[in-house]
Amino acid sequence: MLKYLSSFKSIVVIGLICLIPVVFSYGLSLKTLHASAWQMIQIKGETSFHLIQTMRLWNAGHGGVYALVTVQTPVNPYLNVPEREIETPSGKTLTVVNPAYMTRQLGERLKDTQVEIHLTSLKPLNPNNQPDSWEREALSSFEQGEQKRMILSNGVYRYMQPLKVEPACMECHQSQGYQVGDIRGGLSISFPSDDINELLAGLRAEIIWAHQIAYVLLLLIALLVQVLIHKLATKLQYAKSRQDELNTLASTDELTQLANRRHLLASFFERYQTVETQNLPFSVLMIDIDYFKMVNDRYGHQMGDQVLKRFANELMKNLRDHDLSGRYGGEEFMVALNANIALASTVAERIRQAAEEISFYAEEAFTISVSIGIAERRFNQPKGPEDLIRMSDEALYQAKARGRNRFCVATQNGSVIIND
Ligand SMILES: Nc1nc2c(ncn2[C@@H]2O[C@H](COP(=O)(O)OP(=O)(O)OP(=O)(O)O)[C@@H](O)[C@H]2O)c(=O)[nH]1
Repeated sequence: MLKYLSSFKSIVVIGLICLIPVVFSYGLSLKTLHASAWQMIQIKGETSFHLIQTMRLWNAGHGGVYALVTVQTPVNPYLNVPEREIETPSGKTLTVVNPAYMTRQLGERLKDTQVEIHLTSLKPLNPNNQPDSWEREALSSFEQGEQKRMILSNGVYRYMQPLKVEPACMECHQSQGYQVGDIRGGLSISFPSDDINELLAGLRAEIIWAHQIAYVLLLLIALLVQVLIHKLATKLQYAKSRQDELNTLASTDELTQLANRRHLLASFFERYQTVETQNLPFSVLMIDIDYFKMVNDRYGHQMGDQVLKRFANELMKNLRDHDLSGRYGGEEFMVALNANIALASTVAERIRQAAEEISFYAEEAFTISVSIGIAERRFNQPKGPEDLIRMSDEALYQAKARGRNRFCVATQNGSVIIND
């Protein structure tokens, strides 16, 4: 499998790409976890507050309740109500426990459970009910309309809500000018963060674990996809190169490696359309190796093949990339140029000279020559591409007839201009 993964670098890149969604999801999960934790704290605080507040209202609804005066429940010196203490017929002293006193007592009891409740106010009657700095700030904001406050401080979650005057409170506090709905203070509840932190740590560990597994799975899938893509790309590349090979084979002459007749003519007809539309000069050079049969007869067919190959090679050297060329048949070659008669004649002469300069050796040294016929579209005004080829072929015939190793140009009336 590894051979399909192009490089170590690509594996690293895939690894990093897979990391992006996993890290994103991990961050999102942690954010949701912390939001849920704060919601839990809020529910815990709200529930506790609601329970205490219900007890306080029960107490207020009874106008306070009497309890036996003991060391734990002394007479409340800050409570100024008639019959604050009463004697039972058996001689026991009872004292009024109002909601505030009851809340303080509940707070004392809860201390063992590490939960603390603190009744406080910005103007407390009892100096023990002074707010700390966080409570003071919360109380001030309650007066501005805030409904609750939470904080995690020194390993303790704190929750606070304002205490509003309820109709049940009015029986005792009407004389003090209290109004229903007034904020007279607040109740802060503190509970240790350990249990929630423990729960969070457990959930966090599970999230990490799940994301590690997700990352490994994602990485494996991505690597598998990469392998499949690589395999597919290799197959496509192979198919394409095979197709290119077949196209080249289908369009190339095996011996000379020039375009074969079919491909040459197809390109020629296409180019003819373009030059005709744009009315550009366009010349055809029909080239034939002179006395080629003699080469075959004297030096053998293989030598003949060598001659064709080397001439084709020289021909290519004397043409530009844009020029069309190919093997028209046997020892005949065709060239098409975007050139007028003058330029086409220069090229023909260059080719003629180049052919002359090739030296061959069989049993003896020998050279070859070529004859060339030229026809030009604007000059000869053919009826079409086939007609232009016919005209160049006729000029070639004339070049042969006039002694070979020369080029002839077709004229409009069919006769030829000869370069002597
Ligand atoms: N070696 C070899 N010979 C070929 C090939 N194709 C055609 N020929 C030969 O080329 C020769 C062409 O001879 P001719 O048509 O008589 O022309 P020529 O001998 O060149 O005479 P002119 O054209 O009149 O100068 C024939 O003998 C063909 O067999 C080829 O691919 N290889």
